[in-house]
Amino acid sequence: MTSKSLSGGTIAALPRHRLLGEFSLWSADLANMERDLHRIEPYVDLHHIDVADARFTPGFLFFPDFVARIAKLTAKPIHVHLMVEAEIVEEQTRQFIEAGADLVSVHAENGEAGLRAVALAKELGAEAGVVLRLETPVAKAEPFLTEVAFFTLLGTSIGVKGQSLSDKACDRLREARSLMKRAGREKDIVLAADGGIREQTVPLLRAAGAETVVLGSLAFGDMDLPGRIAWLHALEIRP
Ligand SMILES: O=C(CO)[C@@H](O)[C@H](O)COP(=O)(O)O
Repeated sequence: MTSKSLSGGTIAALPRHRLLGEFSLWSADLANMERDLHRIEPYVDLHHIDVADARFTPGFLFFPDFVARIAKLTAKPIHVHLMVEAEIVEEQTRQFIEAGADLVSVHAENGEAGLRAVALAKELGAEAGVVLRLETPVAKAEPFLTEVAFFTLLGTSIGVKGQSLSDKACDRLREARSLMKRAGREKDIVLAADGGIREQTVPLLRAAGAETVVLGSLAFGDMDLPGRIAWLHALEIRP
């Protein structure tokens, strides 16, 4: 596989006329990561790498060396989702960008430290995003919206895979889109849905305004990956 070369404008270069597929490497076969990366490479719009500190989240996930290795094996952009406490979010942002992340998303719940991490990501030549836990009011993301290129809403409890989508998820996406509009950033920010991504939920999330979905078992568990991605790309564009 080719080595990737980093360049700015990663998010602006993503197609906006169809739903994007962001592949969560947590859901790959961890014992066969290189094989899985090779299999998904043609279909990936973004790689999604979860980072969890076992304090902000129930569990512990991934680290900079992992990102550095993945960056050598793919030409596709790497999105790191930092699910960590405020006191380490800036340092973690630096470490993951140095390792090869193109886009780092921090939690709005990190407050001022999260805003400083966003500024740092941009200073270091990467792009920045904001994420909300399912239970956090959507308005909490407002101070980030002038600064970020990506806005992710969790549709399940944080840091646990295999869950069903919350009933609140679609309304929250609609609210997020109105906030983006109010901030004058609707066209500049990609709106993402993470968690509970299933065959029956993707069309609902799409209709509610999601422009990308974080694919876990829906992609890695599908024997017909080209067919699954063709299905994803053919879904109606948001009205
Ligand atoms: O963080 C998450 C879910 O919250 C994703 O990154 C997981 O990878 C999703 O896995 P599935 O539940 O879709 O299998």
